[in-house]
Formats: sequence, structure tokens, C-alpha cells
Amino acid sequence: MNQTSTSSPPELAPLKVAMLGCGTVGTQVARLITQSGDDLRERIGRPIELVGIAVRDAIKQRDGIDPQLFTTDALGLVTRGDLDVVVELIGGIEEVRPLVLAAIESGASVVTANKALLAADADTLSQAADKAGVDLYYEAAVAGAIPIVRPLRESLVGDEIITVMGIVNGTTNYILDKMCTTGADFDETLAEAQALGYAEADPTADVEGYDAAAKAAILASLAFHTRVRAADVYREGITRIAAQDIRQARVNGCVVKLLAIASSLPDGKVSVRVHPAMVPNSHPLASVSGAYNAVFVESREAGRLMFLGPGAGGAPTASAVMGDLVTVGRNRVRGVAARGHNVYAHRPIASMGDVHTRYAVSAEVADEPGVLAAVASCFAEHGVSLQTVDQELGASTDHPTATIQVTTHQANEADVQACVDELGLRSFIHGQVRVLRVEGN
Ligand SMILES: NC(=O)C1=CN([C@@H]2O[C@H](COP(=O)(O)OP(=O)(O)OC[C@H]3O[C@@H](n4cnc5c(N)ncnc54)[C@H](O)[C@@H]3O)[C@@H](O)[C@H]2O)C=CC1
Ligand SMILES: N[C@@H](CC=O)C(=O)O
Ligand code: NA
Repeated sequence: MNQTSTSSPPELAPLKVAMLGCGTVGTQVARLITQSGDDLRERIGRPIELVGIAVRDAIKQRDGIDPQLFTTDALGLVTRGDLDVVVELIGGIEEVRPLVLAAIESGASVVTANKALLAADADTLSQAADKAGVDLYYEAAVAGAIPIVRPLRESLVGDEIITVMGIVNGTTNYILDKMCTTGADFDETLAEAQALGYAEADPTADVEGYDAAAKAAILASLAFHTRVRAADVYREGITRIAAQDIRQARVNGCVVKLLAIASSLPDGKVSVRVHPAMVPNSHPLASVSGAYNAVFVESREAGRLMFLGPGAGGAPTASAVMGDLVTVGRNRVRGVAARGHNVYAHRPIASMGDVHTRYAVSAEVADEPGVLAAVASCFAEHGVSLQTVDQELGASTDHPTATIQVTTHQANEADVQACVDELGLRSFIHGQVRVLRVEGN
């Protein structure tokens, strides 16, 4: 690959890199560091030397990686004092925070893919990095290979972001896509996503929306220059999405996607939410398939931008990690560190009840005179205007039922939820009232 160097470069002290973790992403990063040494030297301006990899099991064989690099003493590795960069690819919060802080305090720059840690504790980490004069880079933490952290942190930092909306979890997109296109069930597709290396160690983080909420928090913090933590993000996962939701979406010309949406509201608040939603087939997010991610950014000056690509998996995520490693390496060579992300705006977080969007509400009802009118008047009493009303008759003639589905115009979340709660108490409703927000019109 390296075809440009015509003479041997002068001997320069290598950039010393240590890794924490050697799982799905770590093995790919170790492979790339090992395989691309010549190119990395040219791109960084100094040779790169992988000096150690902290793992849980140092005896286990990992193909293509020198077994002598492995150690189970992660703290000893990051505090050895001569490191330029520590690449953290363990994941999780409590066990990793002290390791990352120790690395920074020992003078190493840090590259991490750890959204959970950043969404919980970015202030602590970036303040420590600024104090130590080292870099903290985390492109892989949001939407895997897709460059989105750097564009928000650097390319768009002179603009004013209005909305960031995206599919930021590969596992759930893979599952929902399969459920929509093949009718496969949830458990079967989750197992496939795990086997492909998309899912987190504990897949609850994916399917319950915690992973997407952490990414939404990072995106919102970068977009709006304010600190948003994972705990500030309204979150619903996909475990309650049933075949009937997928069917209803299809009837409406939509697919179901897990979306992360961060918006700047006119009252100065910031709204950040993660939940499944119906997305019209005509919208570009509807055709984002498999483990792909996509992020829309709308800004005042640039207008609408879309970022699309592989959002998970070992090699794609390693690509983003390597990009950060080269950038941090170049900074080390020049003796500089990038200014940490500046969260100066201190904007309040809007409550979910303040959100305005469209809704699709469906329920099985008794097929009796007055039921449709009662449903419609319940919405009217809560100030929710209906856009469409449909009903499909059930098969039973003994106890005739119908499935009613309405879609609303833009409505307030609190009003819609109050209406749904009230409908749930009516005797003509059989079972659950199902609600999905409709986004991306
Ligand atoms: N897999 C993916 O597609 C993506 C993962 N990420 C993030 O990358 C990071 C790594 O993810 P994966 O490689 O998928 O996880 P993984 O679970 O495959 O690998 C983590 C490795 O760290 C090791 N480990 C755990 N505790 C350790 C300790 N105390 N000392 C040394 N090693 C320890 C584990 O044994 C495991 O091999 C996580 O923060 C994850 O959220 C980010 C984007 C995509
Ligand atoms: N589990 C995550 C991996 C990347 O962050 C996902 O499925 O997107
Ligand atoms: Na990314």
C-alpha cells in the first residue's frame, strides 16, 4: 500500500501505543496497527509501536497478534509512564473510568469507542485531558465507522445546529429491518446480530435503547455545546415492537426504526429522545438497512446533511479508531493537543411531555355503534387533531371486533398520552392501545 516513500525515513522514536481490551473491535485495531506500520509511519510522521494489550485472559491465542503483548495488568500498562496513546476498547463505565483517568494523568492521549463512559462522564474525562495537555478522541463511540463526531466537533462548529436525527444502533436496525422485510422474529434476529459482532456484550444495552441513548447524549452535547448525559435522554427500546406494529406501519406506507433525535427548541431547551418510530418509506432513513447507521444534521447555515455508513462491527469500528489514532499521533508529533469540547451553553433539557410530533395509535375495539365516534371524541377532548382514521374488521362473527387506527396531525406528547391512558380504561377497547410516533415527514 505504501508506494510513495523513495528514501528511508530518518530514525525517529516510535509513538508508543497501548490497548485496553482485545475483543470484537480490539482485535481489528491490533491487526491494523500490526499490518499497516509503514503507512501509519508516513501518515503520522513517526513509527508506531504497539507496546502492550491489556486483556482478561493473557493465555488465550489471538490470531496474528504477538502473545507477548498481552498482560492482565491494565493499570500497570497505562501507568508505565512512556506511553503516547492509550486505546480503550473494553467498554463499560466503572471498571474503565480509573484506567482512562490514570492513562491521562500519566501523560497519554486517549482514543476510545466507549459511548457509555463518555455519556456518563465526559466532563471528568475532558477536564482531566485538558489539564494534562493530552487528547481525548472518540469517533468510534457514535455510529461506528461514520465520521460524525469530528464533523460536529470541528467541521460544523462554526454553524448553529438545529436538529440531529438518526439511526445510531446497528443491532436494533438489523433486527427491525429483518422483522420488516422477512417477518423474522425478534429472538432469532438478535442472535444473528450478536454472532456478527454488532451487539454489545449485554444486548440489553442495544434492544432497550441504552446504547442509542448514550450516543444521542454525545451527539446532543456536541451539537448544542451543552452537557447532555445518558440519564437526560428519554429512552424506549424495541422489545415491545410486535409484528402488528410492523404491519400497521406497512399499512401507513412506513417502516419502524429506532431513532435518536436531538433538537434545539425555540425556548432555549434541548430535547433528546430515543424511541422506535414509524418512518415514511419515502424518507431516506427508511432505506437504511442491516447494521447500517445514518445521521441527519440540520443546521442554520449548511442546511441538511446526511451521514451514512456501517454503524457497528469490528473492522468498520476499527476504521474510526485508527482515524483517531493517526490524528492523535500527528498531534503528539507536533507537540500539541486539540482543545477539548467546549460545553459553555448550559441549556435546560426539555421534558418528553413537551415534545410535538405525529402519532399512529391503534387498538382492537368492539365493533359496535358509537365506538369510532367515542374514540374520535376522546382525541378531540384532549386537543389532538386526527389526520387519518381507518378500521379493519376482525374475523369473529360471535364477538365482532375491529382494529381502529388513527394518525394525528402534529400533537403534544402529554396530550396524546393522556388520551391514550383514557382510551385504555374504556370497556370497548380490547387489549392494549398501541402508540408509535411518526417521524421524518
Ligand atoms: N462491537 C461494535 O460494533 C462496536 C463497539 N463499540 C465499543 O467498543 C468497545 C469495545 O467493544 P467490543 O470490542 O464490541 O467489546 P468486546 O466485549 O468484544 O471486547 C471487550 C474486551 O475487553 C475485555 N476486557 C473486559 N474487561 C477487561 C479488563 N478489566 N481488562 C482488560 N480487558 C478487559 C473483554 O474480555 C473483551 O475481550 C465498547 O466500548 C463498545 O461499546 C463501539 C462501536 C461499535
Ligand atoms: N452495539 C452497537 C455497536 C456500536 O456502537 C450497535 O449495535 O450499534
Ligand atoms: Na463514528
